[in-house]
Amino acid sequence: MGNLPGIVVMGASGRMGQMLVHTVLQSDRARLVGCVERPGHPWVGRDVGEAMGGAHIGLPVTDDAVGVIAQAQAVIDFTAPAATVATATLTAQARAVHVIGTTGFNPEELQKIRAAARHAVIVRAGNMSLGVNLLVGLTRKVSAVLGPEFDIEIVEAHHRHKVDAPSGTALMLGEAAAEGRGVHLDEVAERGRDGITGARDSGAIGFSAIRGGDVVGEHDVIFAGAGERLVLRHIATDRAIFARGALAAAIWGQDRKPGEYDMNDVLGL
Ligand SMILES: NC(=O)C1=CN([C@@H]2O[C@H](COP(=O)(O)OP(=O)(O)OC[C@H]3O[C@@H](n4cnc5c(N)ncnc54)[C@H](O)[C@@H]3O)[C@@H](O)[C@H]2O)C=CC1
Ligand SMILES: O=C(O)C1=N[C@H](C(=O)O)C[C@H](O)C1
Repeated sequence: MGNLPGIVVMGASGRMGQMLVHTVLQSDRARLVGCVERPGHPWVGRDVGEAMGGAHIGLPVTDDAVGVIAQAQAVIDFTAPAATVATATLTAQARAVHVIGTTGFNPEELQKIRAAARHAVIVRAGNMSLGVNLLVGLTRKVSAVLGPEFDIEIVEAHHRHKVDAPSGTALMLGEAAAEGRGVHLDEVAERGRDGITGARDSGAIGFSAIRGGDVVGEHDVIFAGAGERLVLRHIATDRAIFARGALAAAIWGQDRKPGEYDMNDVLGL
């Protein structure tokens, strides 16, 4: 038991945090050594099992990230961009694997994560599920085969609490579509259409975001041509798919060389 990698879950009270706590507790390949919440959060100081509405497990939620990360082999982090950037510095100092599921980073934040990856293993992906990572490869392939006479549109739907758009997954799919065409996404992305937008640019990759209710996560990549339309779709119905992927990444990352990896590396895609 002592040889199993010790995992810290950041943002333990969150939608993903709670799913991660369950997933690590149920695993026979890892042990839960810490649960972190932001200072002032009502869960801080409470037993995590009880806070989640279950039995006492003897592990209090803490806001002392430094203290618990020092005892961990991996940190799984589905929180918010600023929090994740701060955690990247701590995991780099502790030489722990940092699995980052957080989305919505700006370029400066991504640069800081890249810098931290010089000292520790970071696995970062906007979507940790097997299905979406397969879909990314399919999107790249279809985009490479179909010419610019097929318009690419990415439509995503998420629950009402999601704060970033387009989703991290939509951006992964957009990047794959752009790679397939040999262009940079930044140069062709069309986001947030409203009003008299003018006709669609040939070669554009469009994004639309739907927010509502409790949708876990749905993504369509539409290739719309004259007289036919191809739609690649992933529907997530259970957040467990993301948590399983994240735990697999934490275990995979043990004893790897420092660097920034993604789920293609973990899944061998
Ligand atoms: N890559 C993937 O497969 C997936 C990524 N996500 C991403 O994960 C992130 C979180 O999503 P949800 O769980 O739905 O959000 P949430 O809002 O339910 O949970 C976030 C948690 O992080 C905590 N937090 C914020 N700052 C913190 C800090 N400094 N230290 C410790 N905890 C802190 C919050 O208190 C909250 O409990 C989002 O960016 C979302 O897009 C979500 C699902 C799958
Ligand atoms: O916030 C979410 O919930 C999700 N976020 C990720 C994203 O931004 O793509 C992954 C998944 O779709 C759920």
